[in-house]
Amino acid sequence: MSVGILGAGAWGTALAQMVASDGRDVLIWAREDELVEEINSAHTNTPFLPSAKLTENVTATGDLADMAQLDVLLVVTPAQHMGSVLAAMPSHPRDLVLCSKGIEAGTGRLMNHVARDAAPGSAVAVLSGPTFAHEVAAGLPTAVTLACSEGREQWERIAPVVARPAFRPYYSDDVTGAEIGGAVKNVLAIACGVVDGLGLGQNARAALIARGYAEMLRFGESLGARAETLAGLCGLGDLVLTCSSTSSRNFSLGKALGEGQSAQDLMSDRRTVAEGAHTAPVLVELAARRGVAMPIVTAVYDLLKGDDPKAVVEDILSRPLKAEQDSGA
Ligand SMILES: NC(=O)C1=CN([C@@H]2O[C@H](COP(=O)(O)OP(=O)(O)OC[C@H]3O[C@@H](n4cnc5c(N)ncnc54)[C@H](O)[C@@H]3O)[C@@H](O)[C@H]2O)C=CC1
Ligand SMILES: O=C(CO)COP(=O)(O)O
Repeated sequence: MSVGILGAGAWGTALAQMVASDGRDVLIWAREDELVEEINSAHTNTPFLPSAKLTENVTATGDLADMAQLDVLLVVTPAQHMGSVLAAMPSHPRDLVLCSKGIEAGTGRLMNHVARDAAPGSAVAVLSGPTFAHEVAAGLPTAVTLACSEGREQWERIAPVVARPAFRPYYSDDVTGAEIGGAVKNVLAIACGVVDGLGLGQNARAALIARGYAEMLRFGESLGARAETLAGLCGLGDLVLTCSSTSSRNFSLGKALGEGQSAQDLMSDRRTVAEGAHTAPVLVELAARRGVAMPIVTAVYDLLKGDDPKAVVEDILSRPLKAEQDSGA
């Protein structure tokens, strides 16, 4: 099975290194010509994953036509660019494994819908879980959900492509659940960063993780995701990881907001992606349309619009008391 990676950011590069660790050749598509050159000559990716030294069986191309001929393509562009990059390919591999975490602004489409629309002949799977890129590139033990829209038969084809001694995929057929977990936790990680930046303490952070998880469940279930999926690696697992560490770009963005930096300054000139900032507005819109209460996600949206963090926290804390399992705001 020939394997390629679409996108040479931190995550695409780490996945390339992980897949190549059994000696197979991996082709990675980079958008930047100078990065294609750097990967092929120095076997490094200094802009996006400076800690990694790639093996020589990872090679790069800037030509999307080279990716069309492969058997399996791991799609790792930022969520907002997945549709345009897939649409620019002349044709598509049989299997697309979606590794980006987000919801498309404007259309409200989940990534699996974006991919199915752009590549109707391909089988789509979602790989998601608690996976900081630098740890995967370093070969540290990691486990993920691999949700296959075409069930066990597809799993038999693609699990061997990504399973390694230190990288353990778990089977699921709940593609929607696998996607919702990753998209929503990015927004919640911004909220946890804000709590950290404001110095509100670890009790508040734990409360936010638990109440944020309740929002993830409500929203996911409204779209047909299964609760058990969201309780797994791609939901709760990833939520705990990203809400606990400044290794998360989303958490770090929130922390800087909590410390008083302006959202506009933080978002302008960013080279790396903090997906939660792009997901928050579209998530607020989708939740409102479905009548799902998401007060924490809405608070993050307000902060990103420029509202004062202390005032936003005051609003959240002054809501009426209610039963813990009550699904309203
Ligand atoms: N970094 C990580 O630890 C993990 C990231 N992810 C997800 O992987 C996806 C990619 O993130 P990273 O690899 O971390 O990115 P990154 O932040 O390291 O790099 C930014 C990427 O965006 C690309 N880019 C910028 N403008 C673009 C455009 N107009 N069209 C296409 N591509 C463009 C750049 O070429 C670069 O590959 C995101 O959805 C992220 O949530 C998922 C798991 C772990
Ligand atoms: O998704 C991730 C870990 O699972 C990476 O999180 P950040 O995008 O916040 O860095």
